[in-house]
Amino acid sequence: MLYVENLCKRFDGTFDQPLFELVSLALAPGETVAIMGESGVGKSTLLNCLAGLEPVDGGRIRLHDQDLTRLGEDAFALLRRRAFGFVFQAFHLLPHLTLAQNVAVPLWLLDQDEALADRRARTMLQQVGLGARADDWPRHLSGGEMQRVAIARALVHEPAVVLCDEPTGNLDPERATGVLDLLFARIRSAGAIGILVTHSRVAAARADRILRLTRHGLVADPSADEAPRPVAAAQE
Ligand SMILES: Nc1ncnc2c1ncn2[C@@H]1O[C@H](COP(=O)(O)OP(=O)(O)OP(=O)(O)O)[C@@H](O)[C@H]1O
Repeated sequence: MLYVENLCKRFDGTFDQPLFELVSLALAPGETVAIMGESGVGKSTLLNCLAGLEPVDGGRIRLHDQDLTRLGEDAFALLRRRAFGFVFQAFHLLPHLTLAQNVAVPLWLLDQDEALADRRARTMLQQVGLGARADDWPRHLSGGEMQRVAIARALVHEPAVVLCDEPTGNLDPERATGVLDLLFARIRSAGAIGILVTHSRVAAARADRILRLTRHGLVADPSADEAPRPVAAAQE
């Protein structure tokens, strides 16, 4: 389980006014949540806080009974490599590595045997429909294909939590739909916890729950039952 309890974040120069406070959330393995909210409310910052990339100013984050907010920077960095996967709007593939090597990077960082890492990376690429391209280069891929590789990379080390920040923001609606289906299918079949930050109602509707981040916490999204708009129109 991932428990987030009364998380509070301030940045210097904000006159002690928190960016957000009282952010609480509980997620079981295999569960997914979409977090929406106004631009600048702190959605990306919240993901960074959950992954230990930003310090928090109050509250707790517990993952499998471990209090992450008590971990030092080095210990959190180790845990991040093991327990977190990331999918960003910009795909962040390394251009000088093949697709299989890109997907294997999280395993290399965990000191996994190179041959085993290669096998696991190729299996993951098959699962995202790019098995035949394993030895190809990122520059030969479309945006949607690059994001498929990023999804494979995010899941290859079987993380407990997958954090996704506007993963289809750079894709046209048709590609976005395929990538979203794949992302949620892979997160669920891996039994991972998925947290998606997005402005797209179509993307958010794929998650089990939609929450809205406000300055005073996460609230149920009042318009969650509305018919979704097309991806392109829903994105800012
Ligand atoms: N390191 C930092 N120092 C000071 N302020 C910061 C820092 N990082 C982010 N901010 C501010 O915190 C606020 C929240 O930013 P964040 O990117 O988390 O918002 P968001 O909800 O994800 O926005 P968007 O939907 O536009 O992507 C913004 O006003 C931003 O300028």
